[in-house]
Amino acid sequence: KSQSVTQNDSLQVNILPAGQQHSHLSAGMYYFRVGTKLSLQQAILRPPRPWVFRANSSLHLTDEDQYTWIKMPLQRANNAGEQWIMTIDWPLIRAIDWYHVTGENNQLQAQGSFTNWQIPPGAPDEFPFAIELKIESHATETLYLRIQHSEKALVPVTFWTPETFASHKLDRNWFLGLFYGVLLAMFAYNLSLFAFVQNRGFASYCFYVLTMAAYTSVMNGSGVAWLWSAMPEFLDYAYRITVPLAFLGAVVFIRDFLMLKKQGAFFDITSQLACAIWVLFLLLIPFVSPAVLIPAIEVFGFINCVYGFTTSSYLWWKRDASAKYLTLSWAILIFSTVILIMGLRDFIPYQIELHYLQNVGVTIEVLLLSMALAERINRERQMRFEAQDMALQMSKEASKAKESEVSAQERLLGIERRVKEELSLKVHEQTRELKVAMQKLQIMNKELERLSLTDALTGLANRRHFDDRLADEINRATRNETSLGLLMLDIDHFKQINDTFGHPAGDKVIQTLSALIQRVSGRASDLPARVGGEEFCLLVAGETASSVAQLAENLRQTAQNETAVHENNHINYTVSIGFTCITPSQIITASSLMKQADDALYKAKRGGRNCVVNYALIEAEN
Ligand SMILES: Nc1nc2c(ncn2[C@@H]2O[C@H](COP(=O)(O)OP(=O)(O)OP(=O)(O)O)[C@@H](O)[C@H]2O)c(=O)[nH]1
Repeated sequence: KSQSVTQNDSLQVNILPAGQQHSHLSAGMYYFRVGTKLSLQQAILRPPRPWVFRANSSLHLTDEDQYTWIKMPLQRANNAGEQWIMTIDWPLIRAIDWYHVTGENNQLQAQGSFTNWQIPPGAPDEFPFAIELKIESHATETLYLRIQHSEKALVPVTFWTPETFASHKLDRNWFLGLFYGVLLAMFAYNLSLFAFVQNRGFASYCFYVLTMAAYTSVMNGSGVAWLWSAMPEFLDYAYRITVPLAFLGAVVFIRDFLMLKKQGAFFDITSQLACAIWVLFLLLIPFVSPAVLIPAIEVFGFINCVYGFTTSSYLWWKRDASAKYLTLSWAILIFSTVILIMGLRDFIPYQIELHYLQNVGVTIEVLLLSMALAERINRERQMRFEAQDMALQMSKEASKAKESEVSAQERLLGIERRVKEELSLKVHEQTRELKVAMQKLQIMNKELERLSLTDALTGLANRRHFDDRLADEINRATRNETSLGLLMLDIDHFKQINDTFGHPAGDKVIQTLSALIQRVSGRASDLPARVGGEEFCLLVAGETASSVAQLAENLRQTAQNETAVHENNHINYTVSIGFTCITPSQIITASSLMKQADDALYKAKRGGRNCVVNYALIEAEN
């Protein structure tokens, strides 16, 4: 905007133009600072410090002096109206006393004051601070302001005609209504999401939105206008409270939203440190003067912005989708805030719209972040679904594998069972076969034993068997003290029989004699045996010597009277018999007993055959 500056005693005069929506100071203002509360006259005539000229619409008050006097020479353009409304668009001013003076004598035209943020009843606006001016003449008139600031004061000045101011108020109220409507909607929406989803991100978002709402309502004046004009104690500290709070909200939200806890120790610790520092600033408010605390807050706020922005950009670079949204939304907010500060600090021409730019930045940020949060939750949910799907798939495959394993096991068990059955069947069969074989073997063994003990031709006991039994019988007779008789028989001239009738006929004679011995002896206890070719023995237990002699004689006579029949040949034969008997008291070996019988037989042969000889006779002879 190019506005002319009128020279009047080298005084810089601001022209109030015609036909404009609103205007700012075209020339600038004069000011001085002072520790004591001077009156208007004192300020006009003898200022303790010289007036300093500042060629700008906005004055930035930074030092500790309690009062600042401002002088604004004003002149109405030719076709401009008389009625004007001047606004100072900065709510952090505790009190303003204003004086409208005209003419050479500094005649007081009008005056008013705002004390302790209170908006007087007749003021043209409920927002701080609007002053109604009536510029009657076209000569230079002067507006004096005595300002008592609180924490951080700027004096951005704007002039309005009554009509433009009315529409500005309407626009502003719409804008702020919309702004807080969006904030409230986002707050309520995310709070309900937090209630349902229980995700921390939503809660920290809500906290952040609340702190942003508090900060903006302090800075745009709506707080004073609508909420806390009755709380001057709070307004004394509003900037120092809401700025660290808003940064704390931002850091808490970033920490949760970007999950800095999981992004490594550096991010975890630095974000926690940032939170701690902001809490520390809040705790220091009662103890540290604003002249020290506010610059510290602003420096750390700048560091925090750089930190948050680089962290977010870095994570975006590392392909974190949430970080992308955060970086963009923070970029918008930081950009709008930087523009506002530049306007207030004179780097760019001051415009009242700059105030709203920051609110627009906040709105976009809040909307973007809410979307990002929803997107992140959705992304996480999708990931959870995918993970669940995968888990389901895996559990299906696992159960399939389990099933096949079970069926394989069952098959294996079946095979094992069959094998076992077959095996036990085979074992059973083999056992049975074995038993049969064993039985056969036993039978065979018995037969073999019998055969080994029996003479094949006659069926009588053979020599071996007879020898075994003879020893036993001697022992028994000795033990039982019974008598035992032994007969020895031999066919007479058997060679001749063989020679005459043939060998088989000889065999027949042997068989016939065998049968005869069995028949005649006839007692189970007797043991007949074939002990040589044509030689037989007969053991008789428990008989007297005379009974044995009688038996021998019976045998001899029967043989003599009998014939053996072979192929129509009736063969006569005789036997010689020697016998011996032992009494119970006698102790004798088997061989001696046999010898005795043999000796007796020998004697019978020698005595002419077909006779019986008792060994006792031989003994008696000796
Ligand atoms: N047929 C037949 N002959 C046999 C058997 N064992 C032995 N001999 C025969 O029996 C005869 C026995 O003859 P010797 O011992 O000499 O006596 P002997 O002719 O009987 O005359 P003495 O005994 O003196 O009366 C031999 O010729 C043998 O060959 C046999 O099992 N069967």
